Amino acid sequence: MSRPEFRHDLRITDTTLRDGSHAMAHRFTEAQVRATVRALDRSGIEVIEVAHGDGVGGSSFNYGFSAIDEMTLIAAARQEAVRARIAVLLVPGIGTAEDLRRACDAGADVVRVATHCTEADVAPQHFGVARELGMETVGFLMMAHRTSPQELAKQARIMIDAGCQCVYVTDSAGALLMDEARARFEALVAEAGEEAWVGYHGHQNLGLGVANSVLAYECGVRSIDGSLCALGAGAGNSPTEVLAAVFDRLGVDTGLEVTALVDAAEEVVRPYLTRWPKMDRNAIVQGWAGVYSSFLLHAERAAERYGVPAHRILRRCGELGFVGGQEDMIIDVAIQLAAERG
Ligand SMILES: CC[C@H](O)CC(=O)C(=O)O
Ligand SMILES: [Mn+2]
Repeated sequence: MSRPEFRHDLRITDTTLRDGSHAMAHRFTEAQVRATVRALDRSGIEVIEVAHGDGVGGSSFNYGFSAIDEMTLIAAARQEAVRARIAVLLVPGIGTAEDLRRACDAGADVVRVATHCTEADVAPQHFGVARELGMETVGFLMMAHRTSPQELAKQARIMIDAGCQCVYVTDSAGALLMDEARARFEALVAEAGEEAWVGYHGHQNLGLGVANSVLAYECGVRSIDGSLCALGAGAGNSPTEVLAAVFDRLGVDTGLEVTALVDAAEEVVRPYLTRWPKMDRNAIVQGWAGVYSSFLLHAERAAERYGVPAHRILRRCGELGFVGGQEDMIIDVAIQLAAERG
């Protein structure tokens, strides 16, 4: 499998309409999706990700129900995008091969198959289906702070051998300090060689998403994620409009129009935000304790229900080493903390 042609030195993928789904409690409307895709497409973004926050098939009791069926949103995005490719996320076990086929029929061009950073071996079947469908393939190694750079590179190799064309260091908890991030970028760039691109997906819980993106580029990473207004889980993702401005100042060709993106953030996304992701106590604790960013709203709801602070729930989730998929156990933690307090 060869790596695809990128139009510019650095490809920015915008995930406002997928990672942002967490912060929006999966309540995106079709009108919001259409307006956001139009604005992103005009600004030169190459890839726009659209899906439930937990990927296709995510709309459920465990992860939260979508207001609008994700296939409807993907089809709407496809209609609006003139130049951009439409991507979906798929977590094997949450989304199925059948979900992927439906997403492809609805107009998705790229699939990002996401697994925990030590479990790439659950992804090959989905890469296979994606290749049969003629889709571009990306692999997301989530919670990348939880394993060593060497182990992460071995997991990347599993994905590449299965047909993944771009493998990501996914800092789901926004926990990676700069040296830790650099070691992972270097390990994956060395492992991938000319066979696949390496990507980086950051969260702003410790305020390092943009800085780590610059570092990533310096290490040879050529695909980087952002969200307008940082709309994403936890303290949100690296803001796309900031990435565009920073890489422009660095003289790196991203093909993006900075003013169009700044306008899109301010005039299209900001008016519909139900919460503007920020580095508040809960999000900082997530970065500090290495907790999956998507746990934030779940912890806030459990906090309200059981009368214990969300930051204490999140911290305990970090101590217990929870990973994505264990959202239901946040309730157990809240009950336990309430009992300890009693
Ligand atoms: C599978 C959901 C998750 O939000 C994926 C992601 O963006 C991350 O791990 O950061
Ligand atoms: Mn994320």
